[in-house]
Amino acid sequence: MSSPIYVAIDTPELEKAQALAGQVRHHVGGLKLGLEFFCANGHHGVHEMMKFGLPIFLDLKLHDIPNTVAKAIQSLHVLEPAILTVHAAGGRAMLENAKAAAGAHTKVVAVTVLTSLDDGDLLDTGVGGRAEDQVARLADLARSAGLDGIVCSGAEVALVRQAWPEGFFVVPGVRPAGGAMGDQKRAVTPREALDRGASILVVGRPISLAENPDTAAREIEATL
Ligand SMILES: O=c1ccn([C@@H]2O[C@H](COP(=O)(O)O)[C@@H](O)[C@H]2O)c(=O)[nH]1
Repeated sequence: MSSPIYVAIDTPELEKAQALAGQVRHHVGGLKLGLEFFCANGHHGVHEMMKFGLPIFLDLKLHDIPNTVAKAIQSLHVLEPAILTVHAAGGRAMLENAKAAAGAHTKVVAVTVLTSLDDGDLLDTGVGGRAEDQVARLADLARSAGLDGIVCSGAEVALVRQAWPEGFFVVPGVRPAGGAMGDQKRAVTPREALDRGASILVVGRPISLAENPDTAAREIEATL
């Protein structure tokens, strides 16, 4: 069975991205490419990363009017990503259009509440209450709009998995016990996230900033 770990390749430099993927390729289940990489390297960069033979997760977090998001997703068809993200806050029509525009082999998942936000940050954006309530609301919306799943933190995944047993749950912002949080605010350990119902885990800096990324990936994998 392939590893549930998708390594976040967060660099604008293609050579660094290739070096990291080359180091960890045998201990991860896929490569997650985000805005930093895509803005710098575009389709060419994704094609280069596809050569590693691992599933590609395009974490572009699209959020715009329904027509624009649908057209953007059609422009990504040639890349055939295994997973693609949009923001659930874009609303029902945007989510429905996103799913309809994606290729048959692409899972479209909706980001609910970024793992870098806590209840206070949410309040600053006009959303009162707890992050987990907002995650549950947006998970319901994503499900009823026909998406494949959501992105949420390990703190909420058990709750949403209960309501959506067949959903695909992406959990980023995981940290090995005692690991540096950085800008993440709702982090749990990789093991906790899996036990609570994560389908895949996104791990960035705990691997990419390690002295030996391959060893770091192996050590995390050994805890699962
Ligand atoms: O809510 C979210 C959605 C996406 N991410 C992305 O995951 C990785 C996490 O990187 P770390 O270095 O392990 O913190 C990064 O690419 C984010 O863009 C997220 O963290 N939270």
